[in-house]
Amino acid sequence: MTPIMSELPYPSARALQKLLQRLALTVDTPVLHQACAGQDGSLPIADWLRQVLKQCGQSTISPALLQWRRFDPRRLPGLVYHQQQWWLAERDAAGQLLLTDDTGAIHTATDEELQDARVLWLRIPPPRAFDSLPSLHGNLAARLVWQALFHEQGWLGKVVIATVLVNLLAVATSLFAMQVYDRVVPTLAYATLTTLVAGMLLVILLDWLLKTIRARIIDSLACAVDKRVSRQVFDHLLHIRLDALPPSLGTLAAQVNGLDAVRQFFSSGIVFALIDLPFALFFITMIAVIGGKVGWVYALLLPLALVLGLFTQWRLRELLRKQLVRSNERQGLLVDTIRGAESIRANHAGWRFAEEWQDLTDSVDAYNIRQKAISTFSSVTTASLSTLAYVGAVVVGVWQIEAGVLTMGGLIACSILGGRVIAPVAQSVQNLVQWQHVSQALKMVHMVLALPRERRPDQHLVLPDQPPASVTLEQLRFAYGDAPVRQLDIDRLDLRAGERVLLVGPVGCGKSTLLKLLAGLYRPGEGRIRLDDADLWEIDPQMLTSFVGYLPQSPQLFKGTLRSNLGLAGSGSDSQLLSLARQLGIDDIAAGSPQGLDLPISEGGEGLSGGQRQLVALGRVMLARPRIWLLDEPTASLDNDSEQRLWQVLGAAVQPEDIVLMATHRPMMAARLATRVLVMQRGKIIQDGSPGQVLPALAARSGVTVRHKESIHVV
Ligand SMILES: Nc1ncnc2c1ncn2[C@@H]1O[C@H](COP(=O)(O)OP(=O)(O)OP(=O)(O)O)[C@@H](O)[C@H]1O
Repeated sequence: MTPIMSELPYPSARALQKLLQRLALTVDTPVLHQACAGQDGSLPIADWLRQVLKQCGQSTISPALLQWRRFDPRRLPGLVYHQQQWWLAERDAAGQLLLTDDTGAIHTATDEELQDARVLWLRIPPPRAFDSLPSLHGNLAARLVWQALFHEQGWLGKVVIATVLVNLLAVATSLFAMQVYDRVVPTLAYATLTTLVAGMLLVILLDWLLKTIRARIIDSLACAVDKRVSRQVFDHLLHIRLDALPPSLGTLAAQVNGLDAVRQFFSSGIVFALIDLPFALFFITMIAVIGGKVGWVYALLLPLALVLGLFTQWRLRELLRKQLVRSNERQGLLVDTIRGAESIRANHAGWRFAEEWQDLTDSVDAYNIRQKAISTFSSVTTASLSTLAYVGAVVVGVWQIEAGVLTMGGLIACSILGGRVIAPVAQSVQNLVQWQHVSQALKMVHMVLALPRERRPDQHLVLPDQPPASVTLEQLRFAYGDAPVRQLDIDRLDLRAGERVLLVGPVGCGKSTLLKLLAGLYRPGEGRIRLDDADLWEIDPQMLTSFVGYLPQSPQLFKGTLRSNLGLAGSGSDSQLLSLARQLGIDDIAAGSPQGLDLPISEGGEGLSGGQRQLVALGRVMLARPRIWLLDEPTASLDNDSEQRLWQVLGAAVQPEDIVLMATHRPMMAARLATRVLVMQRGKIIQDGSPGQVLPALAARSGVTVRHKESIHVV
């Protein structure tokens, strides 16, 4: 192994103390100073710091030294070595990068300035929160929402108090009506009326205030929950094991979009209706107190509405689930159709897609009509029941008046209070429909959250101090999904520092799959991949990406500019970008546009040719300066001149100790760079040797006459 960063001095105890303070880790200051002073000066920085932290009682923290250009800035704070000294690096609330030196002086910096800096970062074991609950029992999405709700402090008490007060104030309105009818109207007591009206004005004002405050609290809660939940779901999406992704990505996107239903649920008035529902019982009690038997009429309404609600829920559940599945499929088809528009038109296959679309739309509509019919039946029935209850209450009220236990004002007060029972009950059917939407959406999001992550959240990850000098594959077996055949079956393969390996073999033999496994994108079903002594899947993904550079066979460009696509991970100063663009010939693309490197790129890289996209993607890998280069058909879309230039540029960019593995169907020019050739067939390595041994034999087997090395073209 080559020590890469041993030339850096150790950070001072003060700088370390500041970092630990920012991370809310408490250590004893004299112990820290003593530990810093007493350590062996020959240790690599990360080892030195590990020893220091151990002496301070923080043995679970793992330090790592990384290059800034491969560092995920969300992991700040950290210590940065820049301009010959250590700084505490952190971001302020506005996202500005702040560097603090030992004296406490604060400077601002940009990512670009720190391109060549090193960052010393402390990995703290993850807390045992949601992430550390790998159990898949229950609905993960619901659990996430629930936890997000209660992560926000103090709202519940305020909402409950506001709700209780709002409902108590509603009683005041009915009492006002009772007093007016019983006392003011018979005697025309205007003084009493004035007092009552003044009281009512106060009540109205209070009611308005409480409702506004309650709505604000719920709105900001909905916002916070949405932010937290969608961030966690998106984060999960970014870390799902790629080999576990479902085949239809459009459907997956639609499943994630189900979060919208959850947000709408919180931001609509349903939450208030739900909060108000228990108060129906309180109002029935009040009616019973004022109107005696009138209370029974409303008490009967509740169980009837409950039965109706349960019936609606039962009928809707399955229907909505099927509807959602079909509508997600429709969304998937839409995405596929737009993405594959060229192929669809070129093959005149539009009719096939149109038919499928129509089928899906028909079934979504059919479910929709049935769902509407059920909910309309329920809401109309509840409305009729409510009117019936009102009529019943008036009739019973008349008997009560006749019996002398109720006054006219009391009856009016009862009917006002009855309205407070009926409104939430009538509303509840609509709410149940909404709730079914939300619960189905949560199930869909749960399916996404249940997909396995590339690393377990509570996994203890290795942070190697130095880039690997070897890659070893042992008993490696891999199959896609439930495929009965293995796409990879390699007993052993060793790649050593300095090797330039060509990977050749027929179409579908497993070259890309092998590169993806080595890049840590797919996880082997059996066996291990080791970088030096560490298992690839035990290494912190950020460290892994700083060691391994991978160029996919079909590189993806994203909406933005040529510059943002080149420096996808934020790596690379302007001068580095320009020099790289010049070397690769990307500057020709920029030169053709007045915007230069700011040339806009549309979604999916539209606006660039296939070869240009490949060059830009290779530029990304070169900017990252990895130790292990995994290149999948880097020249597949290039003409001869561009290919020749690319191999030259690559030859110059690769460091002597780097390991390069290139899959190609055109080994002729790549052979100049290569020191070793691996031939694959049906997932196995069937030949392994120097280019001089393997390529001529391969060319002879495939019926190509070899005159010059350049004429070898393996098919
Ligand atoms: N996402 C996938 N799901 C299922 N099977 C797959 C998937 N990707 C590839 N395969 C199968 O795995 C096998 C190896 O594919 P791979 O892409 O690794 O081949 P390759 O050697 O790179 O081919 P090519 O030279 O065409 O790029 C093929 O049989 C292919 O059908």
